[in-house]
Amino acid sequence: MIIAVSGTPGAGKTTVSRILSERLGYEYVSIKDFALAKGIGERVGDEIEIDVDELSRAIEREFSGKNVVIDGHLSHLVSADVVIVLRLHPRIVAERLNFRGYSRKKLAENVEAELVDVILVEAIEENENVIEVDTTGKTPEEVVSEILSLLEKGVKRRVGIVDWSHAYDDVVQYLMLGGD
Ligand SMILES: Nc1ncnc2c1ncn2[C@@H]1O[C@H](COP(=O)(O)OP(=O)(O)OP(=O)(O)O)[C@@H](O)[C@H]1O
Repeated sequence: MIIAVSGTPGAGKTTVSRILSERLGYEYVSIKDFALAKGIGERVGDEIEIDVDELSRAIEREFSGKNVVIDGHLSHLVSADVVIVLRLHPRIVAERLNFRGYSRKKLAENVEAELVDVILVEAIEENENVIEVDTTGKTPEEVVSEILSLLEKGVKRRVGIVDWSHAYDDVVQYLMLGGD
């Protein structure tokens, strides 16, 4: 089974994917490292541009029929048996990315994306089986236990569990709202 773990930067994808893969005995795959190893990603400045169709084909070739947890904010765009979308209150996204030293623009883009569900919407457009998990106030172990419990119960789709519209006032200071 291919489990993709996606979410806004800072939501905890890598932390959760590593624990999840250990608990399940699945291989852990960083989508960025995989893409670069296959010559799919191209470094443009400090960003990596990845052809998603090529990446999706390579993932299918390499992992079809295998048990893997694929970690990365593009993983919801490749075909997976289930996509886990990690959600995190936008204010905490801002705090984590601020701590990492993200530029004001990059921070605003990502806080905005979390606020309006960008990854979730993209995941639903690409995959039928999408499970959203709110990680706010939970330890990574608690998040993994929640994922495992949902998978064990056979839940294939659980979306629409968070609404960050009430968080707008909390994060408006970080937003650029289309300006520079
Ligand atoms: N549930 C959690 N509770 C508290 N801190 C967490 C939690 N999950 C992750 N963190 C911390 O938040 C930071 C970001 O986590 P992580 O690198 O796993 O996020 P990510 O979504 O993979 O980010 P990126 O997309 O940039 O790779 C790390 O410092 C990590 O230790």
